[in-house]
Amino acid sequence: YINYHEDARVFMKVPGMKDRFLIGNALEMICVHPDKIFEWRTSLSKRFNGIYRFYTYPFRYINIYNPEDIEIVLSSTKFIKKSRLYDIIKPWLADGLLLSSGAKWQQRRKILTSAFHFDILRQFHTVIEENSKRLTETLGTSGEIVNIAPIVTEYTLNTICETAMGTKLSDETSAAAMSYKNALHTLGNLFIQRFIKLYLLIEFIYNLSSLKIQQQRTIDVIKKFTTDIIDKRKKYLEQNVLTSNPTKQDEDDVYKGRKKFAFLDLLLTAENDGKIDKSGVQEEVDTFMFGGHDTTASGLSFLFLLLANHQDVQEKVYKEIQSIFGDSTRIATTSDLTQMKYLELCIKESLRLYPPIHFVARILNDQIKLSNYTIPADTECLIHIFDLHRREDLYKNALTFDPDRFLPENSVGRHPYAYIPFSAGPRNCIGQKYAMMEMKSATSAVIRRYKLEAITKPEEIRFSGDLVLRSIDPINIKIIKRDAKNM
Ligand code: HEM
Repeated sequence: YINYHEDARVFMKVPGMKDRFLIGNALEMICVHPDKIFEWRTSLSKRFNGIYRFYTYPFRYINIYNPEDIEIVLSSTKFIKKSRLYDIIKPWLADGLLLSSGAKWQQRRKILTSAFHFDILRQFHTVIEENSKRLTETLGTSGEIVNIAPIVTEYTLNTICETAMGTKLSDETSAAAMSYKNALHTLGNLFIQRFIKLYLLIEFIYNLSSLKIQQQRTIDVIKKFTTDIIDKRKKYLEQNVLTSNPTKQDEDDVYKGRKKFAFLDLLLTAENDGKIDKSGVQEEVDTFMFGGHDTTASGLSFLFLLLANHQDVQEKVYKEIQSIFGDSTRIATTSDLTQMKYLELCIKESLRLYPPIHFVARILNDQIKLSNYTIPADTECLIHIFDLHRREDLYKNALTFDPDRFLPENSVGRHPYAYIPFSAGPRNCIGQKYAMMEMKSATSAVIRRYKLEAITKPEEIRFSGDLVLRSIDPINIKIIKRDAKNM
């Protein structure tokens, strides 16, 4: 029945690995070492052509990495429900914007979209620039070899706390921030283990495992940090009166002079107005704290790796920055950032080769045709952004870092779903403009003051199969101070 009922027979027509009676492809997956899971998965994409199936009773997975099929799934308002694979992170992110669906998702998306309005981003800009300057001051001493990933993670975490959450991390909170970052990595590893050992996807088996206890302890650490941030801001606002039309501003407020509510204040006003409850605020803060810092940290780590390994490109970025600032040591304005066109091409190309969210997944709640195959309802659909972005038929010399690919004249005729680092359609990334601003600000601040030299080579990178694209090993870069006047 498992292998031969109607849905299974239809599904088996999609190309895929040889099936084993009852267990499908589970054995292949279970045998992979956690450090090799990413490599193993991408090797499957090379074996097939844009679509393949994976079957482990009771779960059916369709894997796609061609723009035509991806457009069908992502552009539809029918397939906005997230895959059951994400249930693994439900105890952490609960029903926040990333995981929720239906009316709840729609209502929250509407409320939270205004938290990333252009006016808000403009007001965040100075805070982001100040953090970028601090990043350059703490990067290291000239000639030092640094592992860039933890440094940029600290930067993006500070930035999201200070902008969206209105809380500056102090010396006393930095230990908690460190535990938070470590806990996120532990959670990522637990996610991989549960993903590989497919029997652990069955809730009651997982509940009996030691991983469950470890997961709960890790989530407790994460939530302690985010709860403290909410409480701190709540207390501040209670003392400084939160109204739905803020005109009077407090001098101590990190949002000095702001006219619109930023993320956490918006949620707390919604709570005051009875539009969201306490647990709703918590799940959104957990979601945005994670989505708002881990992704951009991954993006920046790989961008710095590429710039260090491509001196010609780095030099062009530096020249562009110099043409904007000359000898001035002033911080960048929003209009300066807009002028950094070549840097923008570099960021785009880096997000193509190293998309921080390397896959997204949906549940197909209706039968659908993909690449001329019928996919039965109730199939999990995995969209592999990493594999899509490295297709040779979409990007000539796909593994070469070439920012000019994104020049308007070189982008003519490219399928709109061939490049989706921020996903696309109704459930695209709500923070993409914020992310681009932050990445531009950090990179321009660093390149303005330092020359980066390659230690780690891109071909040495071993990726972890976590939710966010990470390197298993350090990404080492040598930093050399440029002219002292830019410091
Ligand atoms: C380079 C940085 C970033 C990348 C590559 C990225 C990528 C993505 C992708 C691919 C999705 C779709 C996920 C899915 O369908 O499962 C997504 C959704 C989301 N992102 Fe981002 N993101 C970035 C930065 C940010 C930032 C800075 C924030 C918040 C400040 C953010 C908040 C979110 C949220 C809340 C969602 C869920 C949206 C929804 O389902 O309505 N992201 N992001």
